[in-house]
Amino acid sequence: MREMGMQLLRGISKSLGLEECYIENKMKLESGYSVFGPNYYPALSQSSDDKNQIGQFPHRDPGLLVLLAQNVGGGLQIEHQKKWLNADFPPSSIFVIVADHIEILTNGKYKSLLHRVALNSEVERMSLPFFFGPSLDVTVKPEPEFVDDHNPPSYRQMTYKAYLESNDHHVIEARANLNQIRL
Ligand SMILES: O=C(O)CCC(=O)C(=O)O
Ligand SMILES: [Fe+2]
Repeated sequence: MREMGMQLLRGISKSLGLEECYIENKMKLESGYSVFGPNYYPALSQSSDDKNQIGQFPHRDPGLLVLLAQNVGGGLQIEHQKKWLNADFPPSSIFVIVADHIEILTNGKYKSLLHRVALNSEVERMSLPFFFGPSLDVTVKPEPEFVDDHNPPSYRQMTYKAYLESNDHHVIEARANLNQIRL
């Protein structure tokens, strides 16, 4: 998973006209903080009669990329042009989500993907996201390559650790909110 994330970040660096190792160097990925955060969603028929049940409310994920595997297809929805689209990817594949810290470091050039999970399946579903993030001590901010007179910084700087801890109970978790640091 780590190697896949690293290759994708090299591609993203190149797509921005930067050297291949740009993101991995800035984010100190040799000591990057990455975690698996497994999810279990019951089948609709087992839970209640409500046909619009939510597995996860709309959110964005912290970190650079999330590499998502699942045991059955159906459930993940992504926002595109103000509409919710089903992300129907087969269990044999990995779905890649661009996360908050790519948006912060590129000053909004890449956008963190808004997504949610619906319980729309007849069968239970498990998903396994791999949250691929910077080193905890890295201060992530819009980098100079993405800031100029027409594009002032859109986000406050913060260490990745502080970002993950910015919740009610001040412990590291993957539920931080990009809106808290928008300028
Ligand atoms: O279960 C899914 O398809 C997505 C999970 C997710 O968005 C998350 O755990 O942050
Ligand atoms: Fe997520």
